[in-house]
Amino acid sequence: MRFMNAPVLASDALQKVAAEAVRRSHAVETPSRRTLPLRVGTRASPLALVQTRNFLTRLTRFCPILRDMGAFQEHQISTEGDRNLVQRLAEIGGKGLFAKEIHEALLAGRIDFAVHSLKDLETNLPPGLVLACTLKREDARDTILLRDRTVEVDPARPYDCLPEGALIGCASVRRQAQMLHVRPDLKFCLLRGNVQTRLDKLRAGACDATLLALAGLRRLGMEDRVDVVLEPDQMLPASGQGIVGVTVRESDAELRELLSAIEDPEARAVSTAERALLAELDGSCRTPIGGYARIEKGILKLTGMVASEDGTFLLKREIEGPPLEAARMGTELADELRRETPPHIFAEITRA
Ligand SMILES: NCc1[nH]cc(CCC(=O)O)c1CC(=O)O
Repeated sequence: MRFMNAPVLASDALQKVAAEAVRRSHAVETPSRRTLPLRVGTRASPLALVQTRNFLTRLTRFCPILRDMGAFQEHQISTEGDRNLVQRLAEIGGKGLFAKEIHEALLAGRIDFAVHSLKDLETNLPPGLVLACTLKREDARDTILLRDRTVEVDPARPYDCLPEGALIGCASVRRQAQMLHVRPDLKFCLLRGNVQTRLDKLRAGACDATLLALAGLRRLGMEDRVDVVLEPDQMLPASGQGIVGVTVRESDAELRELLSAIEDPEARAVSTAERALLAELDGSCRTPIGGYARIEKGILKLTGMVASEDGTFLLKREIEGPPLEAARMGTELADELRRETPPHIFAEITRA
């Protein structure tokens, strides 16, 4: 792709980047001449914008000349997931909704790459797109934010701080199921919108507490709003939570090369395991499913969870092995969870 009035230097800059990328890895694709700016697609929420800018910073640290040239153009894209704040994601069609318009822009060549929260990115990407890069994971844990911040919290029994019958504002069936499993008395109402909107609603009394990912709050500089951080054994995170991923066209060898040079291998391994698990169980977010992997002393440990929405059924299993076998482990663990889950649970949760 070349435009008449695009800067001539531009293609040279990218060639340098790609050459560096090639040196660091072992791929041998010769970079084609192309023009800048590189157009990066992102959602327009404050969190998405912070993540996108952090990513561009990471990229320009790898290749400073890109920054000097003003090599990026940000394209903010509004998605169905941003517009429809009334219904639960599960009801309006799941994860794909945060990315459909962005995928279309990428496939049509209106943007060159796109930055996503991996948690919101469906496991089956449209043909022609690939996940080219996974960035270092921010904290994967979930948190509780209370309306009444004066109550005592015992970290070992984090749910005890909620009063009998408390109303939890929460749009995630995964979080709801895990809380109900421990505290069947809790009530749930829908609380959607971006982080700031949810916090405003909480303060206004729409509910007694809400749950949010620590990663997002930290990136937004709002970590001090957190009352309780939940350990993964108290609230298993969602697949990909805390990881930012970058999609590109499969055919764009040059950008894929560049992006793979800056990816975090550990984030790649854990997200591969978590996403393989999710893909095998159910790609939508209609099902309460959790998946969380970490690498300890070179061994990848993956925990998976399936539950019923009301929390009466909740099953967790673990698998461990070499990080190179992340995908196989995800699939295997999913098969095990499925085998041990009463069929009516899946029948229930896959009904439209
Ligand atoms: N579904 C919205 C969403 N997508 C990613 C994050 C948080 C950041 C992350 O997980 O990387 C959030 C908000 C939340 O769940 O609190």
